[in-house]
Amino acid sequence: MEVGFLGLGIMGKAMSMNLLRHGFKVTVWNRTLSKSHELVEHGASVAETPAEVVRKCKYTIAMLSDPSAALSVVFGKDGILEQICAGKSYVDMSTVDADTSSKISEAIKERGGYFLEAPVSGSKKPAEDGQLVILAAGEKALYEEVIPAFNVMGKKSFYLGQVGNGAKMKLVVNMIMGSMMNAFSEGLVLAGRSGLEPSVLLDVLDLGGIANPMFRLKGPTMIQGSHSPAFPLKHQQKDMRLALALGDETATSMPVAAAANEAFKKARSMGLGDLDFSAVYETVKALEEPSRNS
Ligand SMILES: NC(=O)C1=CN([C@@H]2O[C@H](COP(=O)(O)OP(=O)(O)OC[C@H]3O[C@@H](n4cnc5c(N)ncnc54)[C@H](OP(=O)(O)O)[C@@H]3O)[C@@H](O)[C@H]2O)C=CC1
Ligand SMILES: O=CCCC(=O)O
Repeated sequence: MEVGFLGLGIMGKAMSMNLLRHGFKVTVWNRTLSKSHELVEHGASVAETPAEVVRKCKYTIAMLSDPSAALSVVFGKDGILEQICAGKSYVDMSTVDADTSSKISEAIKERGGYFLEAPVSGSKKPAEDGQLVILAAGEKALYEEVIPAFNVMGKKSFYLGQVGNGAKMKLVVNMIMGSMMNAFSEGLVLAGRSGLEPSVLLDVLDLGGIANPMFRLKGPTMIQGSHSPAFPLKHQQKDMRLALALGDETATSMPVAAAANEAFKKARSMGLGDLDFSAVYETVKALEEPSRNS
């Protein structure tokens, strides 16, 4: 199977590498050309524009940072729309909101093409290991056609119905994850300031009912103050923002998520946006330690 791949960031690079490793013929494009070099060493071809990828490949996959990037690659100069036509398909795996996905879907369908949104749960390591959870929605026939590629990139794929449902599911999941990360950060700081050993807190958490892979994976590096980016904090804040907008649309009160969003915004204002989203811990640590008498 020949596929195009747009966006070779942390996730796109790992996902396209997996496709290559499993015998797919892959043509890549990235705004910053240098990020394609390693893929080329592993057998990928490079295209100069998104339109060229679509011209060459029946199936094009994208993994881009945010709604504005997703829209510009479709609607911009040399974008997807210039070549999409009957018989061509576009699968956007970026995390965006339902409106962005619907705009893209409509434009592609108008030109006779097929569209699937397919955001993913799971981060850098699951992407490298082909263990993502894929949340697809849109053209069912296309979903079935691209299952071989999903099976290489992920451990489980869900088909969620109409376009928008994949985006919404992804935003709900990441809203929960971002809120959890804030509660976890506050707990680690609270433990330390109460004279407890944060590493012992990790052991206690891991044996109880709220044990989870995120605490297990991130806890030890957070305590060390190391936040090498697997999931960049700026993207987590984008997801909180989009999830809160979904809450506005559906009149869902989300005070916990709103507070978490504020913490991620603060972290961005401190210049931590390119670090892992666990760096929100630094914003909690940075708040002045209360005096002993207060
Ligand atoms: N990292 C993670 O753990 C996960 C991320 N996601 C989601 O996947 C998507 C990608 O994330 P990730 O790989 O971490 O992000 P990165 O920041 O590492 O990569 C972002 C990609 O988008 C490209 N891009 C950004 N702006 C534009 C633009 N205006 N036009 C064209 N290309 C653009 C970048 O190109 P360039 O190299 O030129 O900057 C790069 O290829 C995001 O939507 C994120 O929320 C989903 C699950 C997990
Ligand atoms: O969108 C990013 C999700 C990261 C994860 O699921 O660990």
